Amino acid sequence: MQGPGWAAVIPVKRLAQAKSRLRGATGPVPHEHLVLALAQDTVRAARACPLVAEVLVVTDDPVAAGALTELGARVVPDLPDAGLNPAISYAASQVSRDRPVAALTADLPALRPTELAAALRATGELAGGRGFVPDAAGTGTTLLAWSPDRRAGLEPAAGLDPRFGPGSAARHTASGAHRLTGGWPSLRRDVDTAHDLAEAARLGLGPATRGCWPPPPPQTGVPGAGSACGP
Ligand SMILES: Nc1nc2c(ncn2[C@@H]2O[C@H](COP(=O)(O)OP(=O)(O)OP(=O)(O)O)[C@@H](O)[C@H]2O)c(=O)[nH]1
Ligand SMILES: C=C(OP(=O)(O)O)C(=O)O
Repeated sequence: MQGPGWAAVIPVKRLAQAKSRLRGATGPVPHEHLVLALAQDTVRAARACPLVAEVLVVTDDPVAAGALTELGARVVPDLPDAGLNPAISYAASQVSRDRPVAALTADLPALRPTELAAALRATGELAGGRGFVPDAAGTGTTLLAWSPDRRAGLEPAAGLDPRFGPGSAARHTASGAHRLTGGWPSLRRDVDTAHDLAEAARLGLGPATRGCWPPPPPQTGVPGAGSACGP
């Protein structure tokens, strides 16, 4: 790794409240298990990316905190009820000043470390040092990355300046971030709905989500029976 490696910030909402549009998608598998699996595969891929030196998960969920710590993430507590962008900014403020920092959503179960590396490398080559990767639909954001320019003297949280949420691609563009247009299908494949999950499965799921999808047939009875899905 040349220079300081990247810090990857991954926000994880409380599992019971997260991914509401996916509720019921995996039949008898508990919703929280599926949401955790998506985050586990995202964290695992970020940890495996050769350009990433540390992964910070920002969450208030104790189960997610435990499971993602086991995968090598550093857990930062959420700011109570502050919402997504303040949570990301707070985690970024815990990163050492000379590190480039990237935020990625915790719903990328097909993520390939090589695609994440390519997007981070592309950000490092940008004049402004700030870029984002649009989600598969093109309107949201899966990755926002900022590589510090020593002359600017910005703190990581200010440099990153996250504007996630519905329609975030337009807000990131309006705030001066460069829209990165590499292929990177696994990095763009966020999962909000059952259809998105099927698309991610077509690309190849990480091991945790693979245990939850496709869901076991209802007649097998017990939730999650026969699968490795869950903490
Ligand atoms: N720490 C933290 N993470 C959040 C918060 N809100 C959203 N996230 C995470 O941000 C990422 C992108 O959020 P969305 O895709 O909108 O996910 P969501 O809000 O769980 O999903 P929906 O209920 O379907 O809208 C996911 O990884 C969420 O877990 C928050 O308030 N705090
Ligand atoms: C948080 C985001 O995801 P979604 O649009 O799925 O809420 C985003 O795209 O910035």
